[in-house]
Amino acid sequence: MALSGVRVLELAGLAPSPLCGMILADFGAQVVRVDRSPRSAMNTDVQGRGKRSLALDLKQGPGAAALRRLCLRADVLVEPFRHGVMEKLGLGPKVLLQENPKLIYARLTGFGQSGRYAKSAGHDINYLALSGVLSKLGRKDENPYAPVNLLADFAGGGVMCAMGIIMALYERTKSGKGQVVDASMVEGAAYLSSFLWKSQNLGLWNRLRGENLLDSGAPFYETYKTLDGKFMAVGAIEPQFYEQLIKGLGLDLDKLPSQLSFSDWPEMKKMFAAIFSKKTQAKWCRIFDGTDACVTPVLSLDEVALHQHNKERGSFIKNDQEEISPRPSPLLSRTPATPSPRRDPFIGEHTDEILLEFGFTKEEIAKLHSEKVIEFNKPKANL
Ligand SMILES: C[C@H](CCC[C@@H](C)[C@H]1CC[C@H]2[C@@H]3[C@H](O)C[C@@H]4C[C@H](O)CC[C@]4(C)[C@H]3C[C@H](O)[C@]12C)C(=O)SCCNC(=O)CCNC(=O)[C@H](O)C(C)(C)COP(=O)(O)OP(=O)(O)OC[C@H]1O[C@@H](n2cnc3c(N)ncnc32)[C@H](O)[C@@H]1OP(=O)(O)O
Repeated sequence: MALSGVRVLELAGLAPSPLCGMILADFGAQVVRVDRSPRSAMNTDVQGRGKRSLALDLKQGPGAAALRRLCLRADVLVEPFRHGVMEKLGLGPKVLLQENPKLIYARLTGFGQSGRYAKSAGHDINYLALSGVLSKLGRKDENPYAPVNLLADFAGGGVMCAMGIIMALYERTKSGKGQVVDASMVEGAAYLSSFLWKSQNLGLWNRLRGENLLDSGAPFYETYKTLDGKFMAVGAIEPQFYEQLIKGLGLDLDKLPSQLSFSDWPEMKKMFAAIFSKKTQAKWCRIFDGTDACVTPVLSLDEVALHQHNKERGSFIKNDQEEISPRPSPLLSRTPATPSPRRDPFIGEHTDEILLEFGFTKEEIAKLHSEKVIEFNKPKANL
């Protein structure tokens, strides 16, 4: 796999850093999640695929010292705390990079490592708000609306951070040096929205929120409810595709206002909505499948793996527990990701084997255990 041989230490975090670690693990990196004691912490990582867990108390001197030792043999450290937490533990980048100049020290935060908010708490919605993106999301005459926590946490956070790590790993093959990756979710989300910035001169966003081409203003870029309470997604932007949409809806193009007549959009939407409500989702699929009308069913998470197209590509996978999840993306032709089929690790499940692998002796491990710096948490055998 593309990242095999890369050793990653991921300090346990809420949502973005687990995704970052899972991407690296899916593509072959050996990812160790460093957890707090199972007695003091719940496992918040639902993206633990392919990772192993080491339970280590970083607040105790020997615990912080153990992490420093682990970092000597690691390629990447991912830390998800607000600025200053790692420094307070004596584990800041100055210390760790001095000890291992090849280390890639990735800091995945909301507000970044500097600026007045660097030490403030926050979540996806706050980062999205500060990036400017949130102001663009939402329907006409409604408050801005954050689409789950996908944009800042995952796209602008977890994925951008993984990209920064991979770029730093590539650069290290030339310089032999590590570096700090300062991944701010505000900036990640803003960067992700570059199209919004760069397309402003095209007049795409001149109107109020929810009245523009791609923000639910246009009748041909919208979702519509079907007879059976499901939905269809319509994305017929270009005139030749719009023409096919109109044909599929049973309308006559010559009798309709022009596609880009903004003032007619609200009425056109009502008309499209009334038509879509007359047939079931399956019927609409039969009408539009195989055309270029850019109309697709809105599938639930229960339905996606069963959809013929997704089945043909194997876009969803099952693990040992029969849980379905998306296959890692993108697909690399020679060295595709091979996601682990095993269940996610329990906190502390692999503590001893990881420490042994990183050069700790059995005696050192026993001492750390007796001092309650580390914890073992082997699942009981299922007899
Ligand atoms: C909208 C999202 C968040 C959604 C998350 C939800 C999906 C999940 C949240 C709760 C989960 C549920 C829950 O856990 C219960 C169940 C558990 C079960 O296993 C699964 C089902 C659950 C229902 C579970 C389900 C879901 O997983 C949940 C509902 C986001 O936006 S996430 C993005 C948040 N922002 C960031 O990550 C940016 C950077 N980080 C921060 O800004 C802060 O970390 C943050 C997030 C504001 C939290 O602040 P906090 O004060 O708590 O932490 P920090 O200041 O960073 O400091 C960390 C302290 O911890 C110490 N520490 C760390 N590691 C160790 C260690 N190994 N040993 C000892 N100590 C450690 C560290 O030293 C710091 O201590 P100090 O405070 O003393 O400095």
